[in-house]
Amino acid sequence: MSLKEEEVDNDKPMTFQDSRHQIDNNKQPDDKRLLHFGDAKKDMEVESKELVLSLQSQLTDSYKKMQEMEYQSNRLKATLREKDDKWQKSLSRLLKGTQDLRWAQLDAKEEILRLQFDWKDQLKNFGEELQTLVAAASGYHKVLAENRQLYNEVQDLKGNIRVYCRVRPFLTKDSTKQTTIDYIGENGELVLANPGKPVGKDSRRSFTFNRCFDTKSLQEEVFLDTQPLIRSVLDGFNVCIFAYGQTGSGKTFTMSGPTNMTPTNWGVNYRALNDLFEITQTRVHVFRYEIGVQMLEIYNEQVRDLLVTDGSHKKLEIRNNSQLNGLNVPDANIMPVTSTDDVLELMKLGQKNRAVGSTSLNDRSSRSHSVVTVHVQGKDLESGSIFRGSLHLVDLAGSERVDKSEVTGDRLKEAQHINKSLSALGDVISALAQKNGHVPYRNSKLTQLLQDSLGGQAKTLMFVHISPDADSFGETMSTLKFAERVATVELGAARSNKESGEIQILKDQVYQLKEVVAKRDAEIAILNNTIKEQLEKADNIANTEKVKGKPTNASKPRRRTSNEAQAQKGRKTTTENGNANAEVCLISKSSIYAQNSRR
Ligand SMILES: Nc1ncnc2c1ncn2[C@@H]1O[C@H](COP(=O)(O)OP(=O)(O)OP(=O)(O)O)[C@@H](O)[C@H]1O
Repeated sequence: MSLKEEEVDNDKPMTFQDSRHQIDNNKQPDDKRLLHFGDAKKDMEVESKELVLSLQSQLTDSYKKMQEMEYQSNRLKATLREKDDKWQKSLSRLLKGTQDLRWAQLDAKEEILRLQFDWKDQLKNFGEELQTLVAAASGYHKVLAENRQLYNEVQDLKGNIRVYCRVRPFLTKDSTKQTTIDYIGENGELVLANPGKPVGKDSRRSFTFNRCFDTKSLQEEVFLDTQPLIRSVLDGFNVCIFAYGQTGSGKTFTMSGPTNMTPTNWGVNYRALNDLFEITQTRVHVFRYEIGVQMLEIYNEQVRDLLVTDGSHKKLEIRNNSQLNGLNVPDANIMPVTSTDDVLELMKLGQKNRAVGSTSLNDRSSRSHSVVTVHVQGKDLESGSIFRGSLHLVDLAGSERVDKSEVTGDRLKEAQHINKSLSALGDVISALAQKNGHVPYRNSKLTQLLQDSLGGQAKTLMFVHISPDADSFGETMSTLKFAERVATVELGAARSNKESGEIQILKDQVYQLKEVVAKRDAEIAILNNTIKEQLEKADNIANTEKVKGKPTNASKPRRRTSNEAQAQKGRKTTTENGNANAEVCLISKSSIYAQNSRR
């Protein structure tokens, strides 16, 4: 190290080697050495002291540092210990939690097992109870069905008009509306709620009919309940099913089906005919049946044939059918049908004819009554007995009372006719319900047409249709009240139009004899006229001779010849049998069924 460097480093504490080095460097000749030895020694001592001091200071610093470090280390240890404690604690808590969880899991498992066991037990009991209930329910339904059958038999015996009520579901456009139907029971109970009076005496009104179909009832269900009635047509009974209710309440839906028809939503008309065809097939070896269909419309009090193919609008007359083989409207076409396809074709033709003169079919259907009549003639192949049954399927015009001030022109006329015919129906029902001697059938074409079904020995069923809509409450109430009145009407026990083979043969002979007699009567009438003319001629000649003064044979009182006497007698017979010609007419009409069937 250079001196300069040494000087620069003076501040640094001198090490032992530095001092040795200095000593070595300071080595001088002996005399000088001795001289300076003491100084050097002193210096060295100073240096040593300084060195010691410096070392001591370093030592003190180191010690301090060491203490500092020890302190830091202790603090670190303490923190670590603290953390360790905390960790230990959370670990033990975690362990405890896990342990608890495990216990809870075990408990839960045990509980689940116990519950499973209990459930199994309960399920078993429930199953057993359910089986008992199912058995009871099937018994209940059986009893219910038996009750209904018995009730129907009683009805048959009493001859009450049966009334089935059907509630139309809300249409999609008004599905959020409030309903007026509070309750529908299994035994035909229906409770109507008054939306204007939610509480109080008049808030509810209950009705009971033979059956009530709720909004979910299917076409098939509705038909099944009607089927036995319809089938009795094949045994020679007259059956009438009519659909009553305000416009849009579902009459056409029940009787025919919706517009987009498929076999699943076919109405009563199609199902009835289909069923009749099926049964005739199963009885083919025992009976021979002929089925014919008429389709009529009563519009503005005029009866129209809906099965015309030439577009004619002939006005038809309704007759008393006692001598017309069950034909109320003998001039209307009767189309023979043997299959459902035939029926579908006819219905299409009928609908097409019904739509004539109307802007929309639905308009027209609301404003006219349509009547599909199924005529069935059966022959018992063994005994030769003949049955004649007819089934009227009537879709009435909407029953709402139209306020006359609201409509004018054609609509007013239509409304008046609908009101007239429906109130005539109401009057007939009232007269029948009160067992009046006089029943005013002749007040409308509708009641005239249904006379046999309403007053004869027919089986009659009315489907009363209602809408659940709160806006229709008034109409619904009056419809149900009308239906309630209809249900009280007793028609007397239904009777089959069955004639034994012998009676039928005798009747045929009587018809033939009557025809012969009628022919003879006509011939005699002609003869009488001829004789009368000749007698008058002879009298004239005699008178002329008398005037001339010649006595003639003619002036003497003349004895009548046997021919003249016969002619006179013939004249009398014709007068006595005043209706003879009319009878000829009726008798020839009696074969119209056969003629039409052949057509
Ligand atoms: N039970 C039902 N289920 C489903 N839709 C129905 C039901 N009854 C009626 N409808 C529907 O309600 C609407 C009105 O029914 P429908 O035409 O049968 O009434 P209506 O009483 O015959 O009317 P109108 O007096 O005008 O002839 C139709 O769209 C029909 O499809």
